[in-house]
Amino acid sequence: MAGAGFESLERCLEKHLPLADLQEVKRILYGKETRKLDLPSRAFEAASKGDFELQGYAFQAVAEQQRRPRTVRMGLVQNRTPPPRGHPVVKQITALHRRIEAIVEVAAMCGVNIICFQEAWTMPFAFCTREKLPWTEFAESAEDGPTTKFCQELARKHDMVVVSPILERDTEHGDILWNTAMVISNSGAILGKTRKNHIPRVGDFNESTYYMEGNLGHPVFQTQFGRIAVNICYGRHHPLNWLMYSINGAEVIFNPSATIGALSESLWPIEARNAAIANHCFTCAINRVGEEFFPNEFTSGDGKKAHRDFGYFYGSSYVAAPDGSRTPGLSRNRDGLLVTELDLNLCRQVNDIWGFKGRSQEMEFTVLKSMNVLSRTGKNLRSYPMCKLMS
Ligand SMILES: NC(=O)NCCC(=O)O
Repeated sequence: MAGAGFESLERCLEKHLPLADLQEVKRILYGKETRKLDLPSRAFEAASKGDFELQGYAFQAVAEQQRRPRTVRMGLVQNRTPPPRGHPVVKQITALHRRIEAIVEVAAMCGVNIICFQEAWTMPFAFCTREKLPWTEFAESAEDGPTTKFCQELARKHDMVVVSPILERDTEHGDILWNTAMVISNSGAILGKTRKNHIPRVGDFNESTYYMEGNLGHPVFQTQFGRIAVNICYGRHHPLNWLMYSINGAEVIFNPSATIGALSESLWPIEARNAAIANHCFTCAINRVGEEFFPNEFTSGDGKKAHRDFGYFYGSSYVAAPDGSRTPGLSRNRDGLLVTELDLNLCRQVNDIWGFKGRSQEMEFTVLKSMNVLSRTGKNLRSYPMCKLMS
């Protein structure tokens, strides 16, 4: 399995294919070509100085007569997590705050309106170890922990909506842990939170040892720049999860993740892209980068030798559009910022062409009725979270 030596699928294709073949391959694998964004040179300079990659693309929609274009810019951030050995928890969190602060500065130069970080971005992905301390000490209050305060500052300073996935400690309710994404308005106010609702029990992703399945349904957040939802990592394997966010009104669904090459890299380009097509929305897939080593050896329960590393987090963050087009991925081996410009009008335009969403809703109605979840009048008997729109 390739590690850092294999930079990206795109670089490989570009290096080895003749131009005419490359164009056909890209047409099939990436759909309608996205336009390269003309980002400011000082943004590229700052990215180069900060040693992270910067790429920008725009998706097009057709001009309508009755609606103005609803053009917004998204920022996706992927990054390495510094090696945990020996450093106190607070020092590690602070180091990540500084790293993200620098990347968000560049996002602001690029006119980003909504930015999303990777899953559990303030910590190493230590769930493979099955050890509790010090890892559970990375959990914070979602409402007034230091990371949320830090993100509120960023949001205010840059007039940017911030989606911040963290390990949450719910001190109000029994001190339990959740895998949560905070959604912070560009005013700095907290819009709300969403919790990971499917938890992996696969390979070294021993996450059910730490936190519970989310209990907040499929909330959608009305921001100044469109309606957004967050489907955290493993949730991307569940088509009904994307569907619920979309039926609840999401125009953009973020998928902050932490996943490794041996497990999921062949699924990665398909799943978020398919979800964008099936649900007539934009999807933003974000993965962390690099290797993480832990102080104590652990086994993977597969008869193989104990080891201290998780595997290779392959980055490759990308955005997919409802018409099936997608951006190239960020690299597999560097921190990066992907800036995309979307016209949200494309969601309805594609819905009108293909019409999957009406079918899905009809289908859901039929399924719920057959499960005796709906009454004969269509009233939902289990108060299924159909339309929870937060503002
Ligand atoms: N973080 C997480 O849910 N990872 C599970 C592996 C995967 O979904 O690819």
